Amino acid sequence: MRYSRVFLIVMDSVGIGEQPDSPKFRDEGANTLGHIAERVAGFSLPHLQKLGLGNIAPLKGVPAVEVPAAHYGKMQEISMGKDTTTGHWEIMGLHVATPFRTYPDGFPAELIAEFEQRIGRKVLGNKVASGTDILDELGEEHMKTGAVIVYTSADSVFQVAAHEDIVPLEELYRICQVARELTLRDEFAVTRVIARPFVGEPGNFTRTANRHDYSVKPFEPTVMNRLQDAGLASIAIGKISDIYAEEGITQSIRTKDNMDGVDQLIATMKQSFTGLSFVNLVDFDAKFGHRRDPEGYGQALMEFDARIPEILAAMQENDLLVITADHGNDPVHHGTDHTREYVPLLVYHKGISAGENLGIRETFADLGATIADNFGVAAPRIGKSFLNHL
Ligand SMILES: O=P(O)(O)O[C@H]1O[C@H](CO)[C@@H](O)[C@H]1O
Ligand SMILES: [Mn+2]
Ligand SMILES: [Mn+2]
Repeated sequence: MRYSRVFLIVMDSVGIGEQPDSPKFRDEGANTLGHIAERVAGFSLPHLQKLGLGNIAPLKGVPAVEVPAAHYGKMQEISMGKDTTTGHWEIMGLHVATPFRTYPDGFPAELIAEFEQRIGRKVLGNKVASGTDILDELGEEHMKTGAVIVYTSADSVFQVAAHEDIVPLEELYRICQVARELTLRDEFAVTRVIARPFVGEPGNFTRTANRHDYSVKPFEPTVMNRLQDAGLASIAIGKISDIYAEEGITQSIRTKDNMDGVDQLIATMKQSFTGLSFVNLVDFDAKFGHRRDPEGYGQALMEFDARIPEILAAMQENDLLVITADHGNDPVHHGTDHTREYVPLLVYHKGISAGENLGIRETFADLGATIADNFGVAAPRIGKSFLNHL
């Protein structure tokens, strides 16, 4: 074992430019980081810059440095999807070759009818929508009638929105469990059911941190299962345990927002364990990427960047820190969905004199393969370890 602890940060949706296959996803020219850097006045990420972020791709305000403090590169997604689940599963060694089923025209009437009957409430919406737009459209009617709002997106998601005062949280979670059960059937297959509670008044609704995701289980063991089986820690922070449906996780820590995610990560750095601590910072995606808010996205990146020194200071001799992402979500791109992009890769440990270029990794799974290699557990089916470069 070269490193006794690996700290993995997924900056949700922080892509770094189009892949050769981006046009297939209607994402020609997408560049989450690149476009934010161009659009946001005074944009700079001094700490990520020192690690070598600007050496991966040209970024306005984040120039390349002569001697990067971390190893750097970018990773390509090979799976047939650009959603969170696909990206995270590929990172941990799974190749999602068949795209998850999506519902561009809403869910089948039979599914909705059975769902309504089981939950004892009617459904509003049942279409592709942005989660905030649909509250503006149907939130008031939901409050008047008690019918729940069901919507989907370009992803394989069955999302149920309800006001916390109209449908108590416990009931919403029960409703989502019904949806989960129904959508495990092949004919209605959905990767994730998501509870989307909100509060506020018509015209002024806000979603709360009580979101809850119910994912299907990964279709084969991930590197995290291997770690767990080997008696190593696999600590999940934020949405991680939802994304892997609690599989291969030894401890799960929920978070409220990005900064809480960083706090919880640093708290695990102060614990004594051997294995993985894995955090997802979802605000980049949920609060800014899908909302097509480059300014807010840029500020969130700068806020994260400002925490890097604290993270580095909490690192011990045998720790490895990896910063990456799961897909893009270019806030100046058409629509409100994710974008097919490379993701940045920064790998830091103490004692690096000059960061090495890890190149363009052929799959996100190179990271999972590296983690498996480091801990001496079975390698995933795909992915090449870059441990020998670290
Ligand atoms: O528009 P909102 O509700 O944020 O939804 C987004 O969040 C979902 C889950 O990440 C994505 O599939 C997309 O639909
Ligand atoms: Mn994501
Ligand atoms: Mn998203």
